[in-house]
Amino acid sequence: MQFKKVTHVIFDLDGLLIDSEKLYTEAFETVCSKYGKIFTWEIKASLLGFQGYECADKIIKELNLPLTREEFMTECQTIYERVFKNVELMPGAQKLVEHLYRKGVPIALATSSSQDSVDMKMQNHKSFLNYFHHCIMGSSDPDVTKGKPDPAIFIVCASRFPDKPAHENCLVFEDAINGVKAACAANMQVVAVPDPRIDREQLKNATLVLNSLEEFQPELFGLPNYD
Ligand SMILES: O=c1[nH]cc([C@@H]2O[C@H](COP(=O)(O)O)[C@@H](O)[C@H]2O)c(=O)[nH]1
Ligand SMILES: [Mg+2]
Repeated sequence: MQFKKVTHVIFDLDGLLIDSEKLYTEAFETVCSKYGKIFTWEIKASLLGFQGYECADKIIKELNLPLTREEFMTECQTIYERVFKNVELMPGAQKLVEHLYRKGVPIALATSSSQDSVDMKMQNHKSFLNYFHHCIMGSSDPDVTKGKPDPAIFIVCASRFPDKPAHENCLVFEDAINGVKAACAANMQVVAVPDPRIDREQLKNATLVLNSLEEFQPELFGLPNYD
């Protein structure tokens, strides 16, 4: 086998299982343009995987916005409440997650978002959350001391499986450069499914890079294959 066998799987949420990054982009673009600023893809790519307040701080600093962190986040929140009602699952997400669940593979979520943000984004996908043994929400969890690229979120996530798997037995799925770095720092294998605009050079430490979750072959990591 080309890759090491794993027993547990940890999924990122935004941009990986749900198509929410374009909605965050829409909100950030709208707020920035109100102040005559352009929210660029370069800034966006550097934010992927950050917690909400970290995104706010970085955007304010990069674009010199005349707003406090709280003001920026409040303006974004109004837009989120409108746009996140309609967030969709990414192609292949339902099939892969349901497959692993049905085969008894322990799976969990590790998102930088807060509990409120997850509730809002998953309001139309509540049953999808039931597949996961637990969900670590970095912005609401006191044990997650730092956002990705710090490995804290994945280390905490692994430790909350009842059988506490070794890190090398966990496989992470991520869309963000910061998430890939965090998983590597946690000594976990990581499958990257990035936005096609992301520079592949920045993902060179990923175990595997795919264009879509639909391409994933579980047996390559010793997981049960699709029937
Ligand atoms: O309160 C927030 N949560 C999450 C994000 C966004 O969500 C992503 C992190 O979530 P995840 O770890 O699930 O990818 C970030 O890339 C960022 O775009 C955000 O802006 N604000
Ligand atoms: Mg993500």
